[in-house]
Amino acid sequence: MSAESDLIARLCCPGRGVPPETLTAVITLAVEIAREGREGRRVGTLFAIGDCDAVRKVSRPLILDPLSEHPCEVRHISSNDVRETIKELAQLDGGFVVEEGGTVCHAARYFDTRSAGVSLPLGLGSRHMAAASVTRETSAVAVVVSESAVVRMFHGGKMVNEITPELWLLRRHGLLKDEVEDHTIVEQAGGIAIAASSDEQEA
Ligand SMILES: Nc1ncnc2c1ncn2[C@@H]1O[C@H](COP(=O)(O)OP(=O)(O)OP(=O)(O)O)[C@@H](O)[C@H]1O
Repeated sequence: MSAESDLIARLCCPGRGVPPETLTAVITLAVEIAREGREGRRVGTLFAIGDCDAVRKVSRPLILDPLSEHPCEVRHISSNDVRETIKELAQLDGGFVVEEGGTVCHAARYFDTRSAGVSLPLGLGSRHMAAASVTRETSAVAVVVSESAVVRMFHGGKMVNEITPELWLLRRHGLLKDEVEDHTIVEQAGGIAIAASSDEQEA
């Protein structure tokens, strides 16, 4: 198992609420946004996945929500129409709230940010601080697309992974052997504070 699939398995272990399929779908979309941008511009955004009721309490809409009035069945992240819509909406300020099952609930959402108790590498800005904060205040996992085309994952108020989009895609297409590790991923995975104990994983 690669360090990255190992991390996803640990973040998604029973009791944490975010199935690996949903997290993988969000990361894949995040990687596409990081690589493609939109209309010739780099685009950054933020996804908060899981624990939606709690996430709603620590966030607010920045505009009338373009997703909320649509039925759940047409808002699933596996739909190409939804993925293209998200790529378009990612140009707006704010981020997305994604329910555990993969339904995208809200777009253009501002996340209340508290710096107390979060751990963030120096040099990252307010989008990353918001991701760290929402994962400290709730049990959501956050995925950030940086305008610098890096994808970062947060949980428990900490950054837990940094994904280089090209390496992620090579792995997904089987063009990179698992033993060829992304060093950042290995370092971050080794240091994550939320790693489940083997007891928890077996539960
Ligand atoms: N609390 C927040 N909730 C949701 N979105 C936010 C929040 N704070 C900032 N953002 C979004 O992040 C954008 C970029 O902010 P900033 O440059 O400070 O973040 P950053 O972490 O450096 O991200 P990037 O690496 O993409 O530049 C803002 O224009 C806004 O759209």
